[in-house]
Amino acid sequence: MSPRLRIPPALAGTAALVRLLPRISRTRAAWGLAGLVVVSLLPTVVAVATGLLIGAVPDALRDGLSSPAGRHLFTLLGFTGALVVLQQCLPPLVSALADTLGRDADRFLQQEALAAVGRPDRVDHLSDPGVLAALRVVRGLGVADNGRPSQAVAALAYVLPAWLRALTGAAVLLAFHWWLGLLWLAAWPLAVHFMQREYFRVGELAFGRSKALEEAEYLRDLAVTAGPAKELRLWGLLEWLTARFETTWRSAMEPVWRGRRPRARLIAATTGMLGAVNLLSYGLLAWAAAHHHLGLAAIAVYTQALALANNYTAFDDQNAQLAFAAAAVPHVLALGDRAEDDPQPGPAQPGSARPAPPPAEAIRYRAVALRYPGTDRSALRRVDLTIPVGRSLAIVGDNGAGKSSLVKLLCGLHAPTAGRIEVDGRDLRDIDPRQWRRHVSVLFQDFARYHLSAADNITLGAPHRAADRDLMRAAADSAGILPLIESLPHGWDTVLSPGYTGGTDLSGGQWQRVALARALFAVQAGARVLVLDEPTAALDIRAEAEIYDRFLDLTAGLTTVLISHRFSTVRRVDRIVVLDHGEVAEEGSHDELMLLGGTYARMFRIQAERFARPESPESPEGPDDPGSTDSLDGPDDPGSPGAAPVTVPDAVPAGDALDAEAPRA
Ligand SMILES: Nc1ncnc2c1ncn2[C@@H]1O[C@H](COP(=O)(O)OP(=O)(O)OP(=O)(O)O)[C@@H](O)[C@H]1O
Repeated sequence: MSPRLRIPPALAGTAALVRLLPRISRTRAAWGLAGLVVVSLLPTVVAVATGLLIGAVPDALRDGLSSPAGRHLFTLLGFTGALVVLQQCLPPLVSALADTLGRDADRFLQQEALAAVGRPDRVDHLSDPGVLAALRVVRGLGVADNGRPSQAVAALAYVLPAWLRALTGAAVLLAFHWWLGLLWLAAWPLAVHFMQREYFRVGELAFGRSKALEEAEYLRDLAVTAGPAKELRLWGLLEWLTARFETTWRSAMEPVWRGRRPRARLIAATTGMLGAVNLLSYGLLAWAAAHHHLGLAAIAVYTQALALANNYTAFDDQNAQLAFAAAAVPHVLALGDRAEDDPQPGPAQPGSARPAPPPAEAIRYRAVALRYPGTDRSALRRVDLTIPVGRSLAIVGDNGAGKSSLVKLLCGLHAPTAGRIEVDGRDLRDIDPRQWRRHVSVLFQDFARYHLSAADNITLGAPHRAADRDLMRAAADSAGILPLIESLPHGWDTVLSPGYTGGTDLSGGQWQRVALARALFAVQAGARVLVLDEPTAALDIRAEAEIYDRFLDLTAGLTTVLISHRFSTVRRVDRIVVLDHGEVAEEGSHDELMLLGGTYARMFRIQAERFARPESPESPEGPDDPGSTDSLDGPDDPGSPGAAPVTVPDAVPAGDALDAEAPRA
């Protein structure tokens, strides 16, 4: 095996950046490189030409300007003049090209990051600190010490010519004294190496601290974000926030600042070394001139070569910027590897995914356990559960019992850390997740609020059917949001964000209906498994009753998993599972669980009693309500737009009378 050239870590970022540029645009990178080389070499060529020009003056003056020596002088003069003009014009062009390439690099890395982070089927990598740190760089944190990759490209366009210029200057000095040339050829690269290593070290320190810096930035942004701005004013938190920002930022930056201190010593040592080499060089030049060992032209050339050799920038901001900003490039490029799903535990082999027909028989959890990455607590311990196809299952339990985790596993967003989920006897891990998800529609508890049009917000549930406007309207109608959308200023095209011209925000409950419509749109587009995680948590009691009243219609023929704290609805499903600390504590129909007299029966009765108390604020009917089955609809009711009269026979369950109702067949 041939040994590969090992790039020192300090230069790995710059090397990765240089390798990246042709991937972005071969043509621009080639022009940029050619421009840089010419810009770098020009000063040396000008120096030599100027030396020759000076050297040609005495002969031309002696023989006359029309003599061959005079014509030679004019030729040299024209040549040097042209070079000087080129020296003025080329650098701005090269730096404009570098700016464009830099912007391209930012965009390219953002696309790479987006693809890398979006590619894995699961979402575990989104809590990986390394992935998050690289993503923060891609987003270009304002308070971080790491620059954007575009800054590294701009710095490279400045630093690289300076390095090359100095190298050519040193190469010219070889002709004066070969060992002096070699000394220069070694001295500056050493200085650059040490300084780049130092900047890189501090850059890495800042990269590692970006989590803390992000916290500082989060605090800063709180003050200027609409949501928290209300509470900040109400509770007079601005002062507190400013002080907290200051402390967090300082504590995040302190190690970085401390890390910079050794730099002063390094700079002193390197400049000392370079000072000695300079002293020696100028001394030798003066001695050679004094003893007539050098002609006028040679003295002019070597003096300029020395000036160029000194141009070997190592200590300025551009060098620091290059190291800081380029240091992040390998991290971003490695996102793809880092974000890959971990090999899945258990018997299933990665890469063995097979097509997924819709489930036909049952979904089974077999001794399923889950521990989220980076935690040492099990969200699910050992869950055994069967969900027959075409039936409904409700999951109830205390906060943190593991209900949402159960459905996240069903969606393949995480893999069980032990046990397996089977679909018609096939391990879910063996099934192509993208195909499987076509069969599953979910309303998550923390559903997304897309700052897109109302139409997009609903059709994103099944983008391949986005053009089907009837389907979209039907989904909105089922979720009870159709009249509201049609009354928006731009109807379906209204952007659901007040930040856009003509856009609007919705109330929490209206947003929830939009999210429900999205889930129902996916169902109408063909999904056969419907998961509803607290689908009515933000709805008023009337809207909730309306949705639940239609629950059986909405879920007819589907395999439905419902997570809810509303027992009036939970009781309607075929089977109910009580989760407790990540384990199935009870399982059965409503009647069976009531007969059992355990946790479910206790929770059910507590809620029934609270609803039944006429003075209870949770009673939809209020203190004067005579019974539990009154109609809640009314002609002016904005909460139930266009819906049929809604009754809530189960919203006020009370004791044994409710137990007598038959569960859904
Ligand atoms: N992404 C995550 N990373 C780490 N721990 C998590 C994550 N999501 C949930 N947990 C933890 O897993 C446990 C179960 O959470 P889960 O959301 O499944 O509970 P839940 O029963 O749905 O609760 P709730 O009724 O409050 O919605 C909790 O202890 C929670 O802190």
